[in-house]
Amino acid sequence: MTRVQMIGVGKRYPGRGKGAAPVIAVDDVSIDVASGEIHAIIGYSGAGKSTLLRLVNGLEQATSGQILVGDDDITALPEAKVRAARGGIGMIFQQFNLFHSKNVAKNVEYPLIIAGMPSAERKARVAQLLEFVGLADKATAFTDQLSGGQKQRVGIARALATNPGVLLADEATSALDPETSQEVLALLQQVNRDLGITIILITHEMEVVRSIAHRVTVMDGGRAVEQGDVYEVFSAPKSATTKKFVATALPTEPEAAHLEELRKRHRGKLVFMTFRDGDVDQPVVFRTLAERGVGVNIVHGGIADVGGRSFGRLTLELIGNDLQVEHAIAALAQETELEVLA
Ligand SMILES: Nc1ncnc2c1ncn2[C@@H]1O[C@H](COP(=O)(O)OP(=O)(O)OP(=O)(O)O)[C@@H](O)[C@H]1O
Repeated sequence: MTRVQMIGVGKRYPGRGKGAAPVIAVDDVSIDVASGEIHAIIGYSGAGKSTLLRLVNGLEQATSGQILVGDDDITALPEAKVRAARGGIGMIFQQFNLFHSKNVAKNVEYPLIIAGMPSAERKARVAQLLEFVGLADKATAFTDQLSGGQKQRVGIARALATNPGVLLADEATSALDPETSQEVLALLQQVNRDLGITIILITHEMEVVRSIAHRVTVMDGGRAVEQGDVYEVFSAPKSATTKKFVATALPTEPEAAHLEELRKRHRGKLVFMTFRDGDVDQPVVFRTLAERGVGVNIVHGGIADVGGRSFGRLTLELIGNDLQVEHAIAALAQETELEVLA
């Protein structure tokens, strides 16, 4: 169990070319990752995610701020000690970074050889790791005989070999199809739950964050623009970047052009509602409508799982006479936030 604290971390690269301004890749980022947490860092290309991850595992030096991995201050340790500290940090990559000339078992064994583990112990540990990731029958296969998902499983087994307290995942599922991605994410969840390993994952995919992260940091232009519990952040996004991510994976309010289309097909009054877990009670909403003799059509939106809780955005068509509909809207407004779509 390892806590990772990034405190006011910055990374500036010298500008490329004569007189070029320096590039501020990471700008005053603070993230406190609790031990045992899955923390996602999401952002578009160039947001500074990979740089931040390289600072955490000490592959690059921060230009400001402090990074603590457990008790190790990565930003203050001399190089030799950083290398030792890296033994407690596992890492997996988008392109898997396996040795093509070694078979699966040898790939997983490699970090154990570096760590100086005796041969018999190594063999037992490799067998145990391959069992854990579901590849016991692939020990002697070469990596080019494996599917993408299997390759990432080997990557995970190798990253876990030295019993790290924290696992860094750099776009670990971005090269995989959606179904395989979900399998690998489920394995990461198992790593977190069964082994108590803290996971920091960087991604540009909402799907990844939505399905396994506990907390999230949204990065843009090197800065952390929004942060918190996954459900809280995505059910009420504040920054423009977070709103854009939400729109890629969660139900939304219909856009103006779509709304016009909906109006042509639906003559009743259109209202928009957000359902947050534990906030608005769906049965109450539908009962309120039924009691007032108002019929309802769900015309847009839906319910999604975010961090294991449900979140919905629904556009409803209310059908009834004007007075009934008006009374129903007034009653609903007592219960929840509701917007009549003009
Ligand atoms: N070694 C370097 N020298 C100069 N600039 C760099 C270097 N590494 C990264 N940068 C710049 O820092 C910024 C952040 O890059 P970074 O790769 O961390 O972003 P990212 O969010 O991980 O994006 P991607 O997913 O595309 O890798 C970019 O503007 C990039 O061009």
